Amino acid sequence: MGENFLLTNDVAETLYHEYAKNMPILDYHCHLSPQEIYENKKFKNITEAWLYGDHYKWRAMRANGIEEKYITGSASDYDKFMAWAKTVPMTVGNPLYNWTHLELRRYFGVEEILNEETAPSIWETVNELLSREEFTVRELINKSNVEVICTTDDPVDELEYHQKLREDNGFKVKVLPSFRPDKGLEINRDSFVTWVERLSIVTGNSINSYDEFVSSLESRIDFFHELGGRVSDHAIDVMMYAHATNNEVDEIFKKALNGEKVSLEEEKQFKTLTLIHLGKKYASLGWAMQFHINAHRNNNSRMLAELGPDTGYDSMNDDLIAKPLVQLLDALDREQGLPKTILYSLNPRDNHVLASIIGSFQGDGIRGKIQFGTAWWFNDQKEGMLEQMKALASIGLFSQFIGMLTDSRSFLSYTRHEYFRRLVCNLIGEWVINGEVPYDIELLSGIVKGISYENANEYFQF
Ligand SMILES: O=C(O)[C@@H](O)[C@H](O)[C@H](O)C(=O)CO
Repeated sequence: MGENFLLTNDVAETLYHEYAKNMPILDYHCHLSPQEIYENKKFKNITEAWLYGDHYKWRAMRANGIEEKYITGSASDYDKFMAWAKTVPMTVGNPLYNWTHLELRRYFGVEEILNEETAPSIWETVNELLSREEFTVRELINKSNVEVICTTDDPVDELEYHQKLREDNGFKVKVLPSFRPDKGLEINRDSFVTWVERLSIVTGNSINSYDEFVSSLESRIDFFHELGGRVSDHAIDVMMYAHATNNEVDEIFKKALNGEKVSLEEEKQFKTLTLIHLGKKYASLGWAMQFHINAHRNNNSRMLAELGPDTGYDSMNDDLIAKPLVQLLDALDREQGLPKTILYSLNPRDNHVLASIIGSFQGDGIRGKIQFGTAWWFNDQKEGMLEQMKALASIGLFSQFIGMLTDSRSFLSYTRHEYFRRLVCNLIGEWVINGEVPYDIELLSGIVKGISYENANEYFQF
């Protein structure tokens, strides 16, 4: 993992070291806590920074036979760190191995391999550094050359800390809310009615009809916009489409408000029309809309009951997505309401499907208006990233790609952008070495800078 880590030719080395490496980071999708940023949290140790919320590591530890006590349970932070150190050598081939050592090197200057033998000294070294003021979360963000962070926020969230951060002139990084209305779309969840009641409270609106529901959601989008929000995000685990009129969905909505479950067809109609209303609102404000499709969440019901969601028990789904996705995008486009859109599927089998679909809806003079989003979750590793980039390059325009995001809950994950940029530069370098692409350094450096930062900066207009 020296300076030319992942770079296998001199073109790649030039592109990375001279053009990609020092570009700022726009992290347009992550799960960091705005409160921890505002309060400028200082981690008490590397276990809190690394293991308190990272279900990627939790999955690896479970697969390595570590007892849950040492993962999310009652063990001491030191014992949890030792359990992780025991697991790391076993992650060879998984990006966790590279990310772990990139983070140790880039943030803490530790170049040793982490294992049970080196763990005690690394524990001491890293924790001493974390105790210093220059290792608070704001300093970790500044050290990573981050310009913008888009957190993931519920529409009913008061965005207290985003407001406080806007007023805090001591921190130059923009921390912006992303509108994640999943709980308002899941009409058959037991929590739906309570969520609608919360929406009514935060908007001050009575919500007794579908129209009132939609206008309340739109008022929250305006609120997010006032605080700099320019991105929405939807976990669309099952891509669905069913045409319906407002009157038809009004009846479905009122049925749900009365505590009744709606049919699958009615759920599809409600979700379809609501996404159309939201998409049109996003478009009117110049926002980008993200669809995270085909996740299979909370597979282990026993552990869901014990630990809750986002704890490492999810997987890829294998539903067919093309037809309903195209129907939804077309419905929005027909009404001139299709916003800038970023499409991700958790199943790489969909890579070429998405790379081809985006070409059906480009336009309005917006470069890369419709994006095939970067390799997501189980796919944000070398093979997954390369497969996504090759599919996009083969069918769409790689040059218009808005590139990487961390999608992380850890303040140490910004090295994923370095990992990604190295792969981008090496891929282009290989094309040059193979004679597929001219060694036009002006052209290629422009593409590298675009994918690393400039495309996203132009796309989002934060
Ligand atoms: O945004 C999502 O739903 C997923 O990214 C999910 O949060 C997952 O836990 C994750 O962070 C994958 O990187």
